[in-house]
Amino acid sequence: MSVTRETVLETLRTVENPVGGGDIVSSGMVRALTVDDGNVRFVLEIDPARAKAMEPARDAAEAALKALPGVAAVSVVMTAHSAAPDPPDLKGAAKPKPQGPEKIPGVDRIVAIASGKGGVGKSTVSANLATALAAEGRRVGLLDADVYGPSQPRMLGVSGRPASPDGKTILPLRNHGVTLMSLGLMTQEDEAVVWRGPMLMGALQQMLFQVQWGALDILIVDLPPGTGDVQMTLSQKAQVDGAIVVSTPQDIALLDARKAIDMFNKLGTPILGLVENMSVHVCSNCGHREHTFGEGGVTREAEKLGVPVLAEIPLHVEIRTSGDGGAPVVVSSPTSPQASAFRDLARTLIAEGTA
Ligand SMILES: Nc1ncnc2c1ncn2[C@@H]1O[C@H](COP(=O)(O)OP(=O)(O)OP(=O)(O)O)[C@@H](O)[C@H]1O
Repeated sequence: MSVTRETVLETLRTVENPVGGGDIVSSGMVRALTVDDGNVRFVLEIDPARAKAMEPARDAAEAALKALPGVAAVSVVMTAHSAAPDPPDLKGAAKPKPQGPEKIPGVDRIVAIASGKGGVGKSTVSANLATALAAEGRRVGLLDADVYGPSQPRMLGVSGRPASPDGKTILPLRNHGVTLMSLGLMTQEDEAVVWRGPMLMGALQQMLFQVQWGALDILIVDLPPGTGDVQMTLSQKAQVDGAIVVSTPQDIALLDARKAIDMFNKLGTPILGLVENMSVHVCSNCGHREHTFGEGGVTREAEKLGVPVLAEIPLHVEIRTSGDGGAPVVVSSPTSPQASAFRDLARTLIAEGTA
């Protein structure tokens, strides 16, 4: 039996907050917790000045969770909840300027893909949207900023470390017509990714401004799930033209999606709309369609929030297998109905002038 979210929270409540007293859950530091089949992931949101003092708490949380029956793996990411210091620059790189959001030279627009919780298919939507836009002739970049488990290299079938011939700029990789850069390409394969706040913010900034994106019509940013630091840093550093929030029809996912929408409203980032993923299950044998998680929930919620539903993506095994195999369904099976859902999304965004 895998561990439950309640047990995880209960265990985390036994870990003291060494900098403010109380425990780490009641002090509100535990964010974006996902418990999925024994895999526990969360963010510890900390004051960067206290990072060192927080390390024992992080280690204690990790150890306590690992000792629980039904826990397969634990991943804790510490992020800063206030502005991060300058990044550890590549040698000779220009110091980032302290002013507000900037445009990335050569990049026409930036669209962020977000979700309130993990596992709703944000990376799948990002990869398929990127390849679908490329198929429509758009010049597309994809920045994988998912700190928990960067998945775009696998989804787009890209491996190897990006080169930096001049030590100042990073050359991105390219496949299926998409220019890709990912935090996952900066780390060794299978290396546990434990980003510290300042390091993470530095890496994100480098990826935005030191990668040679070339001339792009659109840069899609695949954000980590939840409403944390990466989202804020992105909006503070770069001019984000719009955000798409991915949600599944389950109520809980919707509640989380609402939080993501609130966050973008606060950051002043326009919400382009919601994408409902896994909206209807399509049987791969007989094509029978079933609304496993109920029907109409996302549409109703979107109406209440005053944002459009941009696409309804079916739950189909080929969407998963193709993503795992390094060629998103838009590339591997471009004329299938499951690819059409993504291609229609791409065409909608182009028609609206947002992609
Ligand atoms: N429409 C779909 N049909 C079938 N499988 C899907 C669909 N969307 C996503 N999946 C599968 O669900 C799993 C989670 O998707 P994905 O990694 O895209 O989610 P995510 O929201 O980016 O997760 P996280 O941010 O937590 O990494 C993957 O195995 C993916 O292949």
